[in-house]
Amino acid sequence: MYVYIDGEIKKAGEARLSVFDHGFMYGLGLFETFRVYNGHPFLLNAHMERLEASAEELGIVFRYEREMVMEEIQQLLDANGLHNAYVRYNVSAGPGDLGLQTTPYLDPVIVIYMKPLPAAGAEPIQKDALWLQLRRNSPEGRERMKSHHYMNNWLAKQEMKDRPEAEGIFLNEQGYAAEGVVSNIFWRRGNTLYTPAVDTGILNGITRQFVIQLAHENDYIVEKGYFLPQDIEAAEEMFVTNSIQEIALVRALEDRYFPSCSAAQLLHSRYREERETK
Ligand SMILES: C=C(O[C@@H]1C=C(C(=O)O)C=C[C@H]1N)C(=O)O
Ligand SMILES: Cc1ncc(COP(=O)(O)O)c(C=O)c1O
Repeated sequence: MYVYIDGEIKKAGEARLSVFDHGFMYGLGLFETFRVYNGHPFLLNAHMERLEASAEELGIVFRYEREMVMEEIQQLLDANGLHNAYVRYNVSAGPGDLGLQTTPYLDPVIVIYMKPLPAAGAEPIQKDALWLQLRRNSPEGRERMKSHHYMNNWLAKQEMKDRPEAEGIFLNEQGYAAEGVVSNIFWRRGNTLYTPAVDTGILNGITRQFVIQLAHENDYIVEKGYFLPQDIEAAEEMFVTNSIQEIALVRALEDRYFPSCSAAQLLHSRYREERETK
C-alpha cells in the first residue's frame, strides 16, 4: 500500500515522521476518517471543515482547499488501484522543541492513509452492543476533537476483544449514555429518535450530523440530551453510526433484543441514495 505524506506518494514502509513531531510527542494531531464510494469521498467538506476548526483551536495552521484535497485523494487512490476505500486524512502538528509550545504550528505534516473496502452494500450492517466498564473520558478541550488521543477508545476496545464485531457503548463519568468505541449511538421510541448531546463529551460525528438531517427530512423528532442506560434498554430499536460502518442496526444490547429496525432501514436507504454524490 502507498501513503501520501508531505506532498509525496510513498510506499507505506518508507514513509517517515520526525521524532520531534508534536503529534507524536504530545498527541497534537487531528484526523478525519471517511469513505470513498466508487471514487467519491463522501461528505468531504463536512469532514475537512471539522478538521480545520479543530486545527485552529490547536494553533495548527491548516486551511482546507477542496480541489487540492480531492487531487491528493485521487493520486493516492490511483497509486493504490482503489475505487472504494477507507481513508484517514491526518494532520500532525509538525516538529517542535522538547516541551510544550505556545506559538502556532506553522509546518504541519499531512499524511493520508488508505485501505481497501468492498463496494458498499445495499443493506445496513448489523451489530451487537455491549455496555463498557470503562467510562468515556472528558474531552481534552471545550468539545471533543478527533485528535490522536484514542487511548480511552483503545482501552475500551480491549474489553471487546472476545467480541470484535460488537460495539462497546460508553457511559460518561456522570453515568449518562455517551457513544460507542468508534461510533455515535441512536435509539427510537415511537416517532422520536434519541441521541446523546455533544455536551456529554462525545465526538460530534459527521455521520451523526447527517443522520439527524435525514431524520428531520423524514419527519422523525430528534431529541439530543442526557440519558440513562435504562432509557436505551426500553427502546424499540437502536443503531450506531460512523463514516465507515454507515448506519449499523443493533440487534441486541447485552441480552436485550430490539424488536424493530424500521428507522435504521429507512435512514440507511436515504444514506445509500446520497453516498456517491454528497
Ligand atoms: C479510529 C479511526 O476511525 C474511527 C474508526 C472507525 C471504524 O473502525 O469503523 C470508523 C471511523 C472512525 N470513528 C481511525 O483510525 O481511522
Ligand atoms: C469516538 C467516536 N465517536 C464517533 C465517531 C463517528 O464519527 P464520524 O461519523 O465522523 O465517523 C467516531 C469515528 O470517527 C469515533 O471514533
